[in-house]
Amino acid sequence: MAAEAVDPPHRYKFPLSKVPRLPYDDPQAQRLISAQQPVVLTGSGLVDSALHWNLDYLSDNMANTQFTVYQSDNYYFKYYEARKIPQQKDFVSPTIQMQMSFPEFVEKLKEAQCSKKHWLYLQQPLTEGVGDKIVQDFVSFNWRWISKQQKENNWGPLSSNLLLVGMAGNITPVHYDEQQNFFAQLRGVKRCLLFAPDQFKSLYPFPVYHPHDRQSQVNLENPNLEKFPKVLELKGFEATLHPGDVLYIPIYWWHQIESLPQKGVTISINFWYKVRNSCQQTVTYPLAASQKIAIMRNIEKMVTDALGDINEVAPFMRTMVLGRVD
Ligand SMILES: C[C@@H](CC(=O)O)C(=O)C(=O)O
Ligand SMILES: [Zn+2]
Repeated sequence: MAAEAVDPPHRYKFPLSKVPRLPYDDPQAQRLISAQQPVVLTGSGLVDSALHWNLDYLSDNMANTQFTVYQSDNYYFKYYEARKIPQQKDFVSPTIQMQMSFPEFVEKLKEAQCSKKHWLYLQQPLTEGVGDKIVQDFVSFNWRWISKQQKENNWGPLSSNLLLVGMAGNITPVHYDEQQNFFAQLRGVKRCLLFAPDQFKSLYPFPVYHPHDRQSQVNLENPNLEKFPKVLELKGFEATLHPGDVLYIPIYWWHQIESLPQKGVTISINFWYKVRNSCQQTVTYPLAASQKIAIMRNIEKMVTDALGDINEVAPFMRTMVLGRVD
């Protein structure tokens, strides 16, 4: 039987180097994690106890839990903070957020795969209320290894494990998170693009008070180069994740994650860790780009609170900067 014609992975307008791929116990892998550099770890066994998860198994063992499912008219799932919508009068939610059982999700998934009219993405923190078999699989994760990572790198507490079940072709557009992330792939194949925090200028993030805070305004597949010309200066990394792979996504690193087309439904679980509050960390100069992002965020929040009107923030910041351009 002829192999399925698989679309070549999308070619972007900027260079992409490969994220290093190393055995999880390789000292070089440890050095990259300590240096807050991305790395794909193989052989960690982190989620081996869940590599058998598929739609049927999850339907059978999560039947009584309600899940958050996003629906999109295209294959993009740009995250938005609902609590910030009232401040942004003209905001239009790019996805519809629904609640449903896992069996209902599987049914809607099958319909969407046939109709090709919309896409679905289940995204739900794994908490109590799941079936006993899921709990057994969960407690059998390689917690010894990941807790050692958390301790050795002085990370804060585990904040959540997000279960992600996506359709082939889904894309979570480029954004950064304020947490350390071990991203584990269970089923299907995901292509991840990553950009260092110092690429901030080329990714044009939304304002902090915007519902799309932490998201880039740029569509990387079809960038508006008039509005966002520095996209052409982007230098990125890419990694392809197969079941069992774990990608370390450092805090403040930009990332775009795609469920490869024609590779079927994807299942992933992330491990998000808060950072310890900065008073416990010694500050060394020159500041890292990630530290400068934290400073920029705090300044934008202070100015927004002080002005009391989000429409005054941009003119205020422009006045402040233009008065000092060298
Ligand atoms: C939700 C995930 C993206 C994806 O898997 O679609 C992500 O951005 C993260 O784990 O930080
Ligand atoms: Zn993310």
